Amino acid sequence: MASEVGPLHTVLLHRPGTELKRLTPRNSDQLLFDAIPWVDRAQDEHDAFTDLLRSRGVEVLLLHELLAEALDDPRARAAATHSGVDERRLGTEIADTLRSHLYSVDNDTLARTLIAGMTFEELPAAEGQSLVRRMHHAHDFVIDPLPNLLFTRDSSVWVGDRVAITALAMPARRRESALTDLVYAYHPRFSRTARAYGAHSAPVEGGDVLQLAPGVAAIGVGERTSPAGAESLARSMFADDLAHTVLAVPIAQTRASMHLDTVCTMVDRDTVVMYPAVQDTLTAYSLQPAGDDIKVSGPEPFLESAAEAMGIDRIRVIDTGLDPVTAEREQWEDGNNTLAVSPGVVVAYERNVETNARLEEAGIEVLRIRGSELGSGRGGPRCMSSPIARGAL
Ligand SMILES: NC(=O)NCCC[C@H](N)C(=O)O
Repeated sequence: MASEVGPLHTVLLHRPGTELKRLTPRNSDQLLFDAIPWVDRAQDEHDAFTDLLRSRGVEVLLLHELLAEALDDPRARAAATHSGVDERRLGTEIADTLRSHLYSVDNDTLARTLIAGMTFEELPAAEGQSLVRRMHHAHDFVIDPLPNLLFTRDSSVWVGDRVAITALAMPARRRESALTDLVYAYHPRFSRTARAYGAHSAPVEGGDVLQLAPGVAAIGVGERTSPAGAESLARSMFADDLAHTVLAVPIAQTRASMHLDTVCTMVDRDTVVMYPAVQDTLTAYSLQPAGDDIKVSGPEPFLESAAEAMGIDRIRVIDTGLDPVTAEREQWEDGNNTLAVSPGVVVAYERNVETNARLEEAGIEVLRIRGSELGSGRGGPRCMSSPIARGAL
């Protein structure tokens, strides 16, 4: 993948399932949702998103299906089971019961269980007494659910012809990359896929990584991606010859701007839609390879550094011209989180009426999707998609 806007050929999505039904007012903060989604409607909205992409000629791969297929490999089953059993929390006996249960189910059920999670009440009883079972509530989790797997963007990122499996910052999301890793390690379709980023553990989330142009990436550094994560990814991209410039972009460490793609996404070769409140203040450190080391310069204004690295005069910023309150509302509802299917054609949530109108006035084609339920996890079309292949620009 060398750009954000080249014709989208293949994308990885996750159709939300039972994991969303696990959300309650008591656990939603910890599970990073701002409301309790109406699950059937969220699935309808997601199906419409999938249909729209397919109608535009995009090959849509579904993570749950790939995971179930990858589990045909016994090594994948062993790794999957290992990733789902937290012996520290469960103790040896319940961990053994859970392991035996996971080994006994078919691939599809195993994939669903690892995603949807499991409660004590759902774990089949085993012989003997268990204090752990007695003292836990029947609805406590034996395996935590992964409602944020919906946001496939964050756990894997393609850079050039390589995939990087990221290290997610929030405890509620860490297991997501174990599942994505299994797909890329064991699904026959990806058996020849090379890795970027290696086994680094410093946090990087895909929502922070923007491929501005061939050889040029921007990495947001804030609530989710740390300076160490950004530097490690940059060094790995230089070592594999995937970039000549990486811009590390500080963003506010708040939920509203958890990733760079919540305030800025590319809608055309040289054009971004950006939250007006950050337009004049966003800066970037510029990283370049220097022999075996790196050269760090800046910070300089982000838009200027990006244009220079991309070899263009300037980046066109779509002037949403919104009053601060509307801009803040639409940014919170992922108005700036668009997914390009080709240069100048983007998918966006329909609810961000004003931002979408400005995009159209600027000549961008906006493909609207409903997202009232999907958006309750605070992510838009870009967050919900991990592009695997795009055509050249
Ligand atoms: N790229 C993105 O901005 N992803 C959105 C992730 C939302 C999820 N509820 C989270 O808090 O991590």
